[in-house]
Amino acid sequence: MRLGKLAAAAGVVLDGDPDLQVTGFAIDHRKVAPGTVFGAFRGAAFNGEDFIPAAIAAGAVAVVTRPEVAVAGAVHVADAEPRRAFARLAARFFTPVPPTVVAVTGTNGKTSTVEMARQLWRMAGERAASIGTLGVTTSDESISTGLTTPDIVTFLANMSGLAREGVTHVAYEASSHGLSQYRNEGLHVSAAAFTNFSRDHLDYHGSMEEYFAAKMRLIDEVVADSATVVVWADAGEWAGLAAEHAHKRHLRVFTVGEHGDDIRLLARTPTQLGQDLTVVHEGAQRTIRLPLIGAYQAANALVAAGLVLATGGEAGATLDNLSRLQPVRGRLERAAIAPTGAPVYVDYAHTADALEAAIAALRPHCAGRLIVVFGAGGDRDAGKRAAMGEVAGRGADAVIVTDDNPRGEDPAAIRRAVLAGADGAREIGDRRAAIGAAIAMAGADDIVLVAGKGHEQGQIIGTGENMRVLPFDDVAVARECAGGTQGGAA
Ligand SMILES: CC(=O)N[C@H]1[C@@H](OP(=O)(O)OP(=O)(O)OC[C@H]2O[C@@H](n3ccc(=O)[nH]c3=O)[C@H](O)[C@@H]2O)O[C@H](CO)[C@@H](O)[C@@H]1O[C@H](C)C(=O)N[C@@H](C)C(=O)N[C@H](CCC(=O)O)C(=O)O
Ligand SMILES: Nc1ncnc2c1ncn2[C@@H]1O[C@H](COP(=O)(O)OP(=O)(O)OP(=O)(O)O)[C@@H](O)[C@H]1O
Ligand SMILES: N[C@H](CCC[C@H](N)C(=O)O)C(=O)O
Ligand SMILES: [Mg+2]
Repeated sequence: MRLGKLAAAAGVVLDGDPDLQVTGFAIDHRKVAPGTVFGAFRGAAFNGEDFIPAAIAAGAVAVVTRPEVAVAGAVHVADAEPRRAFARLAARFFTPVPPTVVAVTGTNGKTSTVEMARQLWRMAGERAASIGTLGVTTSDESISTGLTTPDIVTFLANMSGLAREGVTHVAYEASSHGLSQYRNEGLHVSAAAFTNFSRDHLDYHGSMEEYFAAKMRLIDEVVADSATVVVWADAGEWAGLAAEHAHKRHLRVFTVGEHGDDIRLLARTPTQLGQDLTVVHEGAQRTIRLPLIGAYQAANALVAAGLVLATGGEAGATLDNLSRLQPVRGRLERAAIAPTGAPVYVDYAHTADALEAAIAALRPHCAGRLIVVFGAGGDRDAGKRAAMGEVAGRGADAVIVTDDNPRGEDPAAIRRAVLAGADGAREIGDRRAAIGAAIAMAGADDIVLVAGKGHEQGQIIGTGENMRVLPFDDVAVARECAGGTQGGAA
């Protein structure tokens, strides 16, 4: 493909040879081959601009970078927002793309919602995929990417790879990091969803305002002019603010929840293995037998249905299909049954809000004590730690604070910060021992919740060159500690 054609289609100003042949895109100089367009960006750990000469030596034909940066020996595509310009150019290169693409943002519930949208599309007979923390999930395989939002080149290459395999519908997770680094841009996004907003990632974003603004880029800039924005209307003031962002662009707003206009949740009744939801859509009332427990899973399922309806799904079938949703890996997953009969649940709650939601989800199913095991990640927002301790202390009957990816920090110091909020909690640093202790103390009527790692497969210890990932899987460890009894689907 010729550079001039890509630039014209992307609306990017080109001051250089338009006839240059482009063979690929890279943001890491080590991935540059002859004919590559190199994106040189300033990052958190490195300045990509330092690698421009090396990229050109490796064959880069053009470099997308800030106007004031020197580029010798290749076309300089100059833009004050080089990550965005690069995304736009690359999006013209990685074609075809699936015709229906939707994105989900919010502090919690992104992974669950994209996965549920994928399942609903699939039940409707579409070739569908989801992209997010669990990797790229198609009907028959799941490939892990390691990050919620892969880098922009991987993201676009994945999208076009899926389209070539015949996938027509994709739901992707738009994390705040991904949005602020333009890691998922350039596609025609037909609908977006906003799930909720609470404290997380302030180590990166600095303040709640900046964190929210990063999320709002999805609505302000990423979605198409014709897009619908699905808003979980029960997310307090943040829901109203998200809707305002959509109104500013004259986008259609589709609200879901007890305060929702498009899918109104009238009642939610927990049943033994799930819950009954009474909803009203377009004047018709219906009851959905959702096979998943917890208010938060109901919220995610209804938002997912909203995305499917917003992109042309048939209402009756879509709402009926909610009763056939499969559990999402590591989200209130029933991992094991303790020898006494107490179920052990694994959940990915790693914010105070999420921990509160996970505890609330299990409470109606618990006749005895709710025992919670959790920790907090190192080199991540430290301000959420005491708040997580507080929520657990208040909501659970017994709390064990343990380690969860200490990374470059002292694990004991992280535990102390969590324990500061949790009166009477026990401290067991070793995660396996902590899970074992919780299971050993669980009586027949009790429930054990192991929170924070969900689907994760390792414990991350150390940082930089000293980083090691020790294999660790909460579900597998819970099963081992419980004596190998499986929990089955929740
Ligand atoms: C802080 C952060 O988000 N960093 C991400 C970001 O890195 P960066 O742009 O700051 O990159 P950098 O490492 O400083 O390097 C700058 C530039 O120089 C280039 N470079 C660098 C070294 C070199 O030898 N050659 C070279 O060309 C790099 O490719 C890059 O373009 O972009 C990279 C790829 O696009 C990511 O891999 C990297 O994620 C790091 C590993 C990370 O841990 N990110 C976490 C915090 C994250 O993003 N998490 C969210 C989930 C949050 C949630 O859902 O709760 C996610 O979306 O995954
Ligand atoms: N709608 C919701 N409201 C409150 N808490 C939720 C909601 N959905 C999920 N959670 C909690 O957040 C955890 C993570 O859910 P999920 O993986 O779907 O979110 P995410 O937004 O993708 O998270 P991440 O930012 O880490 O990628 C769940 O295990 C649960 O504890
Ligand atoms: N996507 C989240 C995952 C956190 C999960 C938890 N296990 C931790 O390591 O803090 C993050 O990067 O903050
Ligand atoms: Mg996620």
